[in-house]
Amino acid sequence: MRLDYLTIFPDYLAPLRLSLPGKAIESGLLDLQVHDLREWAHDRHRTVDDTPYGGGAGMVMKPQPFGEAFDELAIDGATVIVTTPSGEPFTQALARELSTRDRLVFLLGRYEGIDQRVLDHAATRAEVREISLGDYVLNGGEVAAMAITEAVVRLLPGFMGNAKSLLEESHEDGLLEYPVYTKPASWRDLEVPKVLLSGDHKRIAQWRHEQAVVRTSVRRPDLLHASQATGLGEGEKWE
Ligand SMILES: Nc1cc(-c2ccc3ccn(Cc4ccc(CN5CCCCC5)cc4)c3c2)n[nH]1
Repeated sequence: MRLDYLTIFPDYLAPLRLSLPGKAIESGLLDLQVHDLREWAHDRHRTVDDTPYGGGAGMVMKPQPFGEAFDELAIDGATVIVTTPSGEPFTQALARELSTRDRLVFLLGRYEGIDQRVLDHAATRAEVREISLGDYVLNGGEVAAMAITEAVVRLLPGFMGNAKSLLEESHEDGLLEYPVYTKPASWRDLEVPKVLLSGDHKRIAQWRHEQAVVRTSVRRPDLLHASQATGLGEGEKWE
C-alpha cells in the first residue's frame, strides 16, 4: 500500500516512521510519502491560504497548490482521504474498508479548512472520503490522519505479528474488549479471576464474552445488539 500525505507540517507525520508502520516501510510492504504542500505554492511567501469568500473568521486553504500537487503526484484512481470534523465517522469497519485500497492520499487541512473545489475536483479523478475522527475540533488534519493510518495499516496482511488478536479485538465482533490479566496471580491482594487459571478454554471463552457484553452494555449500549447479548456470538457483525 502506498500512502501520500499533503500537509504544511510534514514533520508532524515523522512519528509514522516509528514502530508498526516503520517495520512495514523497511519491508517494502508500505510506501509512505509525506509532501510539503508549500512545494506547490510559487509566490514569494509560498502562500497556501487566503481570506474566506463570504466573510467569516480565519483563513481558507487555496485550491491551486492542491491542484498542482494532484497533477504531479498523479492521484488518479487513488482513494483521497480528507480529515474534517464534518466527515463520516471513522470506525473499525471503515478502517477495514480502507485497508483494501492500493493507495491512500491524505489531504491535511489547517486554518478553517480547504476550499471545497479541491474536493470537488479530486472527486472527478479519485474516490474521495471525508472522514471525522470524532465529534471534537482539532487544529488540523494531521492527528486524525495518523490515527486513521495506524488503524488501517495494522489490518494489512502480514503487518500484525499475531493475526488472531485482530479477530478478538474491540469492535471486530461489535463488542468492547474483555479485561486481560498476566502474572503474578496475586498482586497487592488483587486476584486474577479463577476461571482464567482453570485451563477450561470453553469456560474461559464464555467468561470473556460475558465480560465483553457487560462492559459494552455499561459503556457503549449503542453498540449492543440483542444478538450479541446471548451465548458466544458466532462472529455476528453489528454494522
Ligand atoms: N475529527 C476532527 C477532524 C478535525 C479537523 C480536520 C482538519 C482540519 C482543518 C482545519 N481544522 C480546524 C478547524 C476545522 C473546522 C472549524 C470550524 N469552521 C467553522 C466555520 C466554517 C469553516 C469551519 C474550525 C477549525 C481541522 C480540523 N477536527 N476534528
